[in-house]
Amino acid sequence: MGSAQQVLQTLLSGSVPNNEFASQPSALNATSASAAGPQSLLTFLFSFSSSFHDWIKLAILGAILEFARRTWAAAWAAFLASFFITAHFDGEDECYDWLMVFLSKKSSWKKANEVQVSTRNWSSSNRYQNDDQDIVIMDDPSGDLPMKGRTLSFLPSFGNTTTMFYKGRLLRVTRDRTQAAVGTEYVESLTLSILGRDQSILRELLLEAQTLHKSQEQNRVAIYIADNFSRLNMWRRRGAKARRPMSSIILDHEIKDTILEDARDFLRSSSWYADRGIPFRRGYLLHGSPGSGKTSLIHAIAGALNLDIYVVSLSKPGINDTTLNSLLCDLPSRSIALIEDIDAAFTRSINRDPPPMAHPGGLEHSGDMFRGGAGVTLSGLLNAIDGIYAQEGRILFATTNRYDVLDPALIRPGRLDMHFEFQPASSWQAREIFRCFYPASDSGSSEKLVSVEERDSLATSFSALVPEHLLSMASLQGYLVRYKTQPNEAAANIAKFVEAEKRKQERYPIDWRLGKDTSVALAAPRDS
Ligand SMILES: Nc1ncnc2c1ncn2[C@@H]1O[C@H](COP(=O)(O)OP(=O)(O)OP(=O)(O)O)[C@@H](O)[C@H]1O
Repeated sequence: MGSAQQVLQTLLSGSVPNNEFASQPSALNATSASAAGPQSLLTFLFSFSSSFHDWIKLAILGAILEFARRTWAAAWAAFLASFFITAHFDGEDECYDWLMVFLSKKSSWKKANEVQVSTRNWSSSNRYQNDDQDIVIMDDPSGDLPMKGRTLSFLPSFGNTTTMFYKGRLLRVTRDRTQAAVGTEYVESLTLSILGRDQSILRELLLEAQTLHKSQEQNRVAIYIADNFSRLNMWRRRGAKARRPMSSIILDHEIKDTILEDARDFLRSSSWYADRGIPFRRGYLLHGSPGSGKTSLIHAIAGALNLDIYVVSLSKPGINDTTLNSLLCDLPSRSIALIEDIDAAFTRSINRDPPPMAHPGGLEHSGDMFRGGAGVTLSGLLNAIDGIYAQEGRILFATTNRYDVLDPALIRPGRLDMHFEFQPASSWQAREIFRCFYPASDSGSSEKLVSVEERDSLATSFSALVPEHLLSMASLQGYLVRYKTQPNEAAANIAKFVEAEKRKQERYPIDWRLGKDTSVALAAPRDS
């Protein structure tokens, strides 16, 4: 010990034993020091040979132990692997969600020493944000921890391996979480090892998990959004919405039935398209006034056709030609792709029309149109929609409030085959939304507010006071929500509401045919 201290002191003081060199010129010093250095170090080492040998022995012993540990771990893993079928599941993959639902139903967690307790609903709501509206209560395995509106799920905790049984087979479950390469999010993964050599047991388990997940997803439409941040260019499930009945969309039957039937027919016609060499894709453009039911109709159609919706916003930072293309290529074949506000892509680069430089303040005013931000070009968007790699079998919906600014190449048949205009509420729509809000006492509804005759006569007087195509359906809905249980008051006060809305529109003129602000002509109006 004493000798080790000596060595340390000598090294720290930086002195070289031979002090004679100190008085020599510096060049000589350097040469001599370099020659003397290794020699003096060896002298030191051998002068304390017994402790040096001890250190060497310790180091070798440590290395042997570490080697033995690793070899044992590898051998054990290989041994286990030879008896188990092991499957890995990526947290971003859909089947991860199936398995989490499946595992949350297992009673084994009651006995586990370490579990993750979660109020998150794995079956239908999104994983990163709870949405009360979408919650389907899951079984509480403990049976004694009721939560207000939610129940607790017991799940595998991160970094642990839990053993349980599946159909009499030993099942080892390991759940892990690692920091994503990009961003600050964590990437989850699950590893299942089942005792046995036959893969059919794994398939059975997956099928059971999928069926369970599906049973909880019934009557729901799954929504995926483009996630170009955490793991590049992928669709991320954001949740599932209850299906919206088509009858709840109050629209001209010509619009809603035409789209629904056309889409249904399209899904049945893959061989027809193949025989004629036509790309098996269909696109619909819904344009017109804000709050007129474009998005709601798409949700209702997705529910009616049992399709999921994949939403991409072209104005989202990080979306460019490449990301858009790979996202649209990565769509499942029977799905709805929704490009909301497709006009948002009209940056300077994408619009063929020159920006309205001459207009005083024009560029400023229409800044969201011409200022950069979205990295999608027109050719990139056209390619993504119907390029050589574009996904077949998908239905594309695009919505916009600014039909007039869309490039003709974008909206030509083959890309967006059918165009539908949505207008502010007609009197007929006003009447129908009133009838929807107040189910009559003899309609079988539990809310017994008014009789059919009363309700219908109130609806007629209500709609008579709503001018044609002045108010949006969204604003009428907002008004009626204020009188949820008061149909008489709703009918009595509508005139005041209409007047207030008229005044608002006079003060802030909005013409959705031309854009948000009528003082700026964004492009030459197209005949619609
Ligand atoms: N035709 C309609 N029938 C029933 N409800 C409607 C209708 N139009 C709008 N609504 C209601 O108004 C709200 C907004 O509708 P939605 O988001 O579908 O409008 P939008 O046309 O997509 O609007 P935006 O162009 O601003 O995105 C929803 O809550 C919806 O229930």
